[in-house]
Amino acid sequence: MSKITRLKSFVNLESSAVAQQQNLGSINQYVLNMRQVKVNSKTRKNILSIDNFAVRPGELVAVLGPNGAGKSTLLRTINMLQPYCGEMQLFGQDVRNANQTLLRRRSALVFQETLLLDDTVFNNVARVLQFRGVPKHQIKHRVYTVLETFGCEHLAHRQARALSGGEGKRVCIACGLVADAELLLLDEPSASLDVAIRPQIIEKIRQWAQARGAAVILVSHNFTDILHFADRAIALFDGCIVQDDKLETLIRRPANQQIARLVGMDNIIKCQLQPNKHGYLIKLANSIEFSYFGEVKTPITACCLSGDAFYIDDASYSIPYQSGMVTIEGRVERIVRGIGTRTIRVKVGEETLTARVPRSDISDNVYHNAMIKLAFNPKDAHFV
Ligand SMILES: Nc1ncnc2c1ncn2[C@@H]1O[C@H](COP(=O)(O)OP(=O)(O)OP(=O)(O)O)[C@@H](O)[C@H]1O
Repeated sequence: MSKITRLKSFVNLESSAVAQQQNLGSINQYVLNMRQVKVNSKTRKNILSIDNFAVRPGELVAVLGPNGAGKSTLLRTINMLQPYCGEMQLFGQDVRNANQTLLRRRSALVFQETLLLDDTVFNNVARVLQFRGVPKHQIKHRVYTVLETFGCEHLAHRQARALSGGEGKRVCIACGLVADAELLLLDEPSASLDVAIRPQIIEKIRQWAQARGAAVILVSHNFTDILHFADRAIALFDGCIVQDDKLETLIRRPANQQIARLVGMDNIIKCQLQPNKHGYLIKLANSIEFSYFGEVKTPITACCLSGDAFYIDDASYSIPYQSGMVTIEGRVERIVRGIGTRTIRVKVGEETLTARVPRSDISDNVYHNAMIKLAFNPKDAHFV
């Protein structure tokens, strides 16, 4: 696909009938609704295989998945740049029967790669508005507003080809957002941005979208971005949505071990369970046993425990009493300093557990090779 063709995904040449189509869209419940959508190539089947995926106006959805899971293909399909079979509605209209140029004008895709025309930064951003028929007198103000928001007004008269990777990325974000699209598709928007500016840019995208009621589908490998950004997340593996949940649920209650690894679950411990009178007896690989009274969807093979589920029983901080707490003894292998927290790796039997605790909860008694006591509430365990 040529650079120009791709750029046309967020700019296009028709200007009439936009208002009419926008009015039609405003009564729709979903900005996107996909059913049984499949993407195949000559050489590969099911690059994407989506049973059901719908997004409401204003929703902020993150897409997680390992390399090659189909995340970019999903965004390209939604942006009508990818042939597919199945049913897809955008703004309540069946994509196959609608004017795709007009539909595409209501969404914007920021590509993983920096795609800018060989012109000044100002002209790159302005062209998005010109192609959408925005009156000339509004263009300058809107271009400078978006450039200023993303910290690149000083680049306005620079040639796009002379920008650094991070500058180029910010200008691409400005190009994607300037037209106030109702659906923003962002493919790794923070890649190549420096660590200091990354959270600000992600937050500004979120504010920009929320102020305009735009829905956003954000693809990112950066978990911090996702935590700051999204309310809902989908996990994509081999082209399929394996979990679609509130972000908090996906992090705390991942549907399987693959997702638990993807979201950085600190402890995924092999386990067996035996039903007993009141619930289950859980036997972890490191010989820890505890009773669990919640529901478990069998079969299960592992117990997930987030690092922040642990308490440290230390001279400076004793474990608050909670009925059924499980206490474990182990040897400290490593202490990693973080801002306000400590990550402590503790060898218990054959397993090493990872606990994340506030810095104030541990004293000098916790040091390399020290024997310490850890505790967790079985309610915080999750089984996959
Ligand atoms: N036209 C095609 N023909 C064959 N395979 C393809 C085609 N397009 C994409 N793929 C394959 O489909 C898979 C999904 O690609 P995609 O770029 O969507 O992954 P991704 O999740 O965005 O990956 P990453 O995180 O690395 O960016 C990859 O294995 C890719 O090689």
